[in-house]
Amino acid sequence: MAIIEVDRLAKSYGGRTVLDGVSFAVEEGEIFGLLGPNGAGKTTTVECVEGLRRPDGGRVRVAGRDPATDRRRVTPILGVQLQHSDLQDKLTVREALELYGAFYPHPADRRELAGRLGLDDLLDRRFGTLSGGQKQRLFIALALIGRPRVVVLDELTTGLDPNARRDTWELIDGLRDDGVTILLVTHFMEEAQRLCDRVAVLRSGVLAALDTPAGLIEHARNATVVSFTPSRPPGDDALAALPALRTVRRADDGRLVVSGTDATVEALMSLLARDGITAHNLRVESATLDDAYLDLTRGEH
Ligand SMILES: Nc1ncnc2c1ncn2[C@@H]1O[C@H](COP(=O)(O)OP(=O)(O)OP(=O)(O)O)[C@@H](O)[C@H]1O
Repeated sequence: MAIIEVDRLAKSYGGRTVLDGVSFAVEEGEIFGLLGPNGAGKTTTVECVEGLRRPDGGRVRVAGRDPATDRRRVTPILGVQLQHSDLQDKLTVREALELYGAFYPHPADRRELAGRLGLDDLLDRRFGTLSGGQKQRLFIALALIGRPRVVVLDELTTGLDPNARRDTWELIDGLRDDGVTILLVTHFMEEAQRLCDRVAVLRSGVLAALDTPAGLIEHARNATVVSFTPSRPPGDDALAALPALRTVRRADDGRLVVSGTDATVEALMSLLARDGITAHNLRVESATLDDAYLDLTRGEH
């Protein structure tokens, strides 16, 4: 069942359209990524899901409720980590967890949550003295304190060092195991590829693509590129007949560069074996979500 429904969402600021008919549905238990260049409308979309902004057109539902008009019902099930959050400098980490926990009828165990986010040594530290990464981890903890069914994480790991980023990914994996639905805004393709079941790519306020990471990669212009120096050249006709072939290029140094999909590479290997051709210095490169994303958003910032 879809727990988040976004249907033909439209939003303008001062007459300038920033969302123009965006539709997607997030299934319960799914990790759904929202990608796109700066200014594409990601934050505006999640703010509409959170009920912080009212759409100018279209419909948003969280667990069947309108988050803008039915906040009383939506707030208890929705955890939110805002992109630009702030707390009073004098508040300690412990006080922040207690304060936010008090908003919910059945808050998470504060100690356990602090432990999971590496905050246990920081409980008595004041917010104003925390580093950027420590603040970020606290905001993630605050998003989770109410044991939400749905969590919206806007730029989850921006500002975290590589170790903290990996720890956070493990935390998200743990939430997935608990059946929590996650809407994740990110600029990190590795993060999206690692965590998301499906991703939507926004471009200038419209949906440019919606698929699994593997599905998007499959559609990258050069999904798989194989290059090698053949012991003798394979026939042009046989190469042209390879399934899902995209390009064939003979480099100046004699290397043959073939791009297509995994099926192209498998057929090429069979062709070489059949014709007794040896592939020297064979290299196979698979496209990443980064490649697919760049294809989809090329020309944008
Ligand atoms: N309150 C506002 N008033 C006017 N324009 C706004 C407002 N909030 C956002 N915008 C504009 O709407 C567009 C979409 O912004 P939004 O923050 O949703 O994009 P984004 O995809 O989240 O970008 P980023 O990756 O930079 O966070 C941008 O051009 C932005 O300048």
